[in-house]
Amino acid sequence: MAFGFIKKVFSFGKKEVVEEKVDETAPLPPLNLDALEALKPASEQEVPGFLKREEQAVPAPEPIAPEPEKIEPETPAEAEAPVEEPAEIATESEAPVQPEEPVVLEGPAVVEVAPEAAEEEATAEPEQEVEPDLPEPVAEEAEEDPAEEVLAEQAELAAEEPTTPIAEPLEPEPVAEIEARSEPEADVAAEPVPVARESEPEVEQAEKQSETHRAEEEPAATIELEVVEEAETEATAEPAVSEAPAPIPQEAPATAAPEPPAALPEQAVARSGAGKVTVSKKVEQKAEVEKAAEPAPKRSWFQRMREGLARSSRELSGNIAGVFTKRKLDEETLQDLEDVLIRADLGVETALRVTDSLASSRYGKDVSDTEVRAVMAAEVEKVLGPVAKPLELDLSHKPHVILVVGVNGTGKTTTIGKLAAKLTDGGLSVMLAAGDTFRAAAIEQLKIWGERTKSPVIATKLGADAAGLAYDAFEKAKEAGSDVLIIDTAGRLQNKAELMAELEKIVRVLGKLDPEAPHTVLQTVDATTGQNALNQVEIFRNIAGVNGLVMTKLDGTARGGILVAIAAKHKLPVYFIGVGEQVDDLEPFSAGDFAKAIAGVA
Ligand SMILES: Nc1nc2c(ncn2[C@@H]2O[C@H](COP(=O)(O)OP(=O)(O)OP(=O)(O)O)[C@@H](O)[C@H]2O)c(=O)[nH]1
Repeated sequence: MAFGFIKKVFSFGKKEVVEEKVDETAPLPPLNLDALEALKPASEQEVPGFLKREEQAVPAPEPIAPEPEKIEPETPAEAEAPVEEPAEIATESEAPVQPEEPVVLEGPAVVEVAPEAAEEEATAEPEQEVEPDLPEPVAEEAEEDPAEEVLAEQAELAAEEPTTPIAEPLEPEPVAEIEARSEPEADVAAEPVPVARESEPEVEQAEKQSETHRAEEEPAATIELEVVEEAETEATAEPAVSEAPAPIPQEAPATAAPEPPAALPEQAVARSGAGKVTVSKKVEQKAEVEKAAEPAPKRSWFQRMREGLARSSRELSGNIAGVFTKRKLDEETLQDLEDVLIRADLGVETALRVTDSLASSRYGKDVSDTEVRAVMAAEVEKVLGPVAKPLELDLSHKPHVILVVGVNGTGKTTTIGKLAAKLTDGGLSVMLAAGDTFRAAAIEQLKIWGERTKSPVIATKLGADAAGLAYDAFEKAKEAGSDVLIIDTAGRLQNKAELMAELEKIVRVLGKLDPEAPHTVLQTVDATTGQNALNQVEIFRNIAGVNGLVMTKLDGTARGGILVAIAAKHKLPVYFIGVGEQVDDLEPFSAGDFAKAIAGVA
C-alpha cells in the first residue's frame, strides 16, 4: 500500500509504467519497501517519514554539508570536492523527467542548512539514502523498476546544480534595502574608472601597505574613541542602559566607563570626520536579544581560551616535566626542552629564546618544570607583546575599508559578524559586502550577521565577480556615508592562482575609488591548524597585503603555539582572538594572558 503511494508521489511523468511495475511485483507489496531499503547504504536502515516531497530535496545539502567543515583545518585542498560531487550523480540519471520545480526551491534551503547544522543533522536525514549509494547500478535499473525510479529522481534532485537554485532566491531578497548590481567584470569596467587588469603591477600593493601605515601618523584631528575597556565579567546581564543616548566622549575620557558604546551617537562619530577609533573590548550591554536564549552562565573568554589551549598546554607541561624530572639543566636537557617546544609549534626562534633564558640563569642547577614554564611564559609574552595591538580605524576614510581574507573555514564570515557587532555597538555605521561569491552559504551567513548587527549587506549572485561586488559595495558605502565597509572574500587555496587573481583584483579595484583602500586587510587564522597556518599567513600576506591577524577558535582544541611562531616570523599585529561562535566571542588579544594560558601558569 504504502509503496503504491510512494510511486504516485514521485513518478509523475511515468504513471503508466509505474503501475505496470506494481503489478509485476504485485505478490508482495511490502517487499518493495525492502527492496528500497536494500538499495540504501548499509548505514541507514529504517527510512522514517519516507520519500515525501520535501525530503526529496534534502539530498541537495550533500554537496556542501560535509565538505566545508572538514576542509577548515588543514587540508584546504579538499574544499573543492563537494562542488564536484553532484556532477557525478547528475550524469547517472538523466532519463526521467526533471521538471520538479520544488527542487529548485528546495535547493537553497538545503544549502542554508548545510553550513551550520551540517554535521549532526546530516546523519538523521533520509537524504542519505540516496547520496552514498547512488552509483551506477541504481541509474541503470531506473527504467524498469519504479522503486529505483524514485531513487533515480532523487539522484537527480541531489545532482541539481546548486548554482541556479541558490542564486535565484538571493537576488530578490532585499538584503538590506541596498542591492548590489550583479554585473561582474563588465560592471566594474563600466564604472568611471575602468578596471585595468594588466596595468598596475604589484608595486601598487606595496604602496598600499605603506599607505596604511600613514594612518598611524595622522596628525591632530585624531579622536580616540575607545570602544571601551570593560571588566572581564559577563556583560550579558546589562540592563536597559543601552537606551541612554550618552554622547560620545569626544576625546575619549576614560571616565565615561559605564557608557554603553551602543549609545554612542553615530553622528558624533560620523560627523567628526577624520578621527581614529580604537576597537578593543566590546561593550555588551546591548547583548543581542537572541543571545538571551543562550545557556545562562557563560564562561569568561579567558576560561574558554584557557580551555581551548588546555590540550597544547597539558601536553607541553607534561613533556617539560618529563624532561626536567630529577635532572639538572645541562646541554642534554636544554636540547630536549628545545625539541618539546618546537613540537608544540612555538617555532625554533622562540624555543631558543626560552632555552637561552634558562641556560643563562640556571645552567647546572636543578630546575623544576614549574620554573621552566614560568620562563617560557615570560619569553612567549615578550614575543607576543609587540603584536598585541588594538585595531585602529582611520575614520578620515569614509568608509574605512576592511578586507577580510583567509583560508576557507578559518572564520572570516563569523569574525566579520562579530566585528560588525562591536563597531555598530560602538556607534559606527557598518556596511558588509558578501565577497565570497563562491559559496551560497557564505552569502547567507553574512546576511544573517547583517540582520543581527543591522548592517546593510551588499550581495550578488553566486559565482559573480567578487571584485565587481567589492567595487559596488564601496560605492554604496560611500553614498550611504558608512563609517566602515567590511568585505568578505573566498579563501580557496586549492586554486592558488585563481585566488591570487581574485584578491589582487579586489584590491586593485578598491584602489580606483580610494588609492589607500583597503585600509585594513585582516586575515583570520584558525588556531586549531598547525604549522600550515604559518604558510597561510605567508601566502595571504603576499597576495593581499595582510596587515593584521585575528586568531580564531582559540576556544576549541587550539594549537596555540603556532600563534607564537607566526608572531615571531611575521610580526603582524594580532588584533583579536575568536573564543567561540557567538557574537561577543571576539576578544582583544592579550599577550600576557595568552602566554600564561599556553604555558599552563594561568
Ligand atoms: N569555536 C569557534 N568556532 C568558530 C570561531 N570562529 C568561527 N567559528 C566557526 O567556524 C566555522 C567556519 O566559520 P566561517 O566564518 O564560516 O569561516 P569562513 O572562513 O567564512 O569560511 P568560508 O565561508 O567557507 O570561507 C563556523 O562553524 C563558525 O561558527 C571561533 O572563534 N570559535
